[in-house]
Amino acid sequence: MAILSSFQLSPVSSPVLLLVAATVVLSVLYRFILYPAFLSPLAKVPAARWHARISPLYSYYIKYANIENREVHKLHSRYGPVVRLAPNELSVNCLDGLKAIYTADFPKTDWYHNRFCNFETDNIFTTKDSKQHGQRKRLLSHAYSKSTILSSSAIVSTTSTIILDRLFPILRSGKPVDIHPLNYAYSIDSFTAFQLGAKLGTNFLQDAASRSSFLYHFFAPRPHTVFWEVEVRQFTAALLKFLRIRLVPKWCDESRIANENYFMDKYDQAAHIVAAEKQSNGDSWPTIYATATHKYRDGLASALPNLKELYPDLRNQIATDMFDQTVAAVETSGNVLSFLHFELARNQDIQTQLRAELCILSSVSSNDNWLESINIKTLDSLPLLDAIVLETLRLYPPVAGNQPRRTPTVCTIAGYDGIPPGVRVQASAWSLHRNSHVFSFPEIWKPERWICSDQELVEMRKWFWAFGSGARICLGKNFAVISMKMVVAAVYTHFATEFVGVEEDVIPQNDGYSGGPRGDRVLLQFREI
Ligand code: HEM
Repeated sequence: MAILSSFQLSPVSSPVLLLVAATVVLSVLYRFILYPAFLSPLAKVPAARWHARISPLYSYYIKYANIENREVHKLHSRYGPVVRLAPNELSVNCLDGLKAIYTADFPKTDWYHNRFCNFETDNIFTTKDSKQHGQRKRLLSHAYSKSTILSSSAIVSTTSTIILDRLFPILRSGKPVDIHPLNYAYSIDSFTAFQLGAKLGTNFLQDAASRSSFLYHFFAPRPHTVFWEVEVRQFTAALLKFLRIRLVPKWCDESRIANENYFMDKYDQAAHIVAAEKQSNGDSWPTIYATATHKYRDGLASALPNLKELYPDLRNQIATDMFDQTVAAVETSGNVLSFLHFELARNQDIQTQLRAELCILSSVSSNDNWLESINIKTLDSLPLLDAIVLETLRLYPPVAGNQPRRTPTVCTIAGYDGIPPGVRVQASAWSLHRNSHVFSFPEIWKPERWICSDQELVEMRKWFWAFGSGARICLGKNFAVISMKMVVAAVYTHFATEFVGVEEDVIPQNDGYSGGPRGDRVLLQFREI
């Protein structure tokens, strides 16, 4: 009793406690409801839902349910170019917004590290700090420049071999072909031949077992990881640490490691070739790996001494970029090619026009290895082929989802002043490419829209965002475009295609940051001409 009575409140202390409690409640109300909903500079921005002003649940929900691109696009159609998705998150869909965020090079968020870090080491894609990123990217920029790519005889010869010796025999089988996994295989084979040389490059077109294993380890974990490990990683990690509850199954980590190990073995072999300096190897020279080795090592030694502490482990530093660029090449180009084949197969008139255009190349050379003897610059400048690639990238952007950045200081975004630092801001190609004022009938695949007056072209190009923009623009875009054009030109010169699958297997495109055909299958009948 004595103990209990000592806890009873004295008449003096109870009003004080009440006052303290009221202050706490009011502060919480102010901090979490009043300020974000009505007083913050973000309060002027239309909110996706009434509760999005005070809670991130809506934003989490659309990411978790994998409906973000479509939902955000609907919101922009309804509320205009800037929408608030959460108390601290904005989506923009206008050129002013792109300029404010991407041309100004706002830093990336943890999102990239959470999703694309390999070998536990950050790479060009995941580096947050703008200065460090710029220094690192510059080391490889020349190797990927358009002039380097268009003048590389190694790219032409290795890619020709891949197409003619590995892909064509499969297409000649006479049976319907699911071209989708083959597009992934072609993309990785052609890219790694450039990166690591023809001998060390993958041969996933012919080696179906290695292909399936890689694609399984690459895609199977995704439904478990993209939300829990990327969007709410701290929460997921805390649960595991304190309560030993795994939201992401262990096999997902093992899958990532299996693919990393598969490629690390190749990188170690490439390192030997580079160490022996046998550049006379021609097609076997690991062009990108060698550039990275020399530039990163030189960067350490002299040119960029301030990078010293960033590169404690050169092997992993090179590997993380090589692996990141490989996975960047596989999924993006693979998905574009699948949608492109699908559209050409169901638009026979455009397929015929393309074939007529491609005759220009065949007349240059009619031998079996015609692809090797064509002029790659002529191939690159064919107007309809270019329009077909652009239009597929527009309607089915492989990186369709939002590209998050963080406001570094108080700033103005698309007419909204005083946006504080630390706000997640982003745009998506999915929405930008569906602006009906710029792209008439945006849901329709119309390559001819790109063959138009210069004025229209300039406007469309401003909104074309398949490769992003600003300092973080895609590093591999020149390689990607040329490698896609080569295979499309080769296939449609030699084959006619017909779609024999189920449309629902292909469209609508999967939602998410990157998205391929809905059912992961694009069934075509190839008829040799
Ligand atoms: C059709 C093919 C491709 C498309 C549509 C594409 C698209 C993109 C986009 C939109 C970004 C910016 C993403 C963001 O900031 O969230 C990006 C970045 C990047 N891409 Fe690609 N990509 C393609 C192929 C490739 C290839 C073949 C490589 C191989 C080198 C590559 C390497 C990279 C790298 C390293 C970055 C990061 C650049 C940086 O942060 O500075 N991509 N890509």
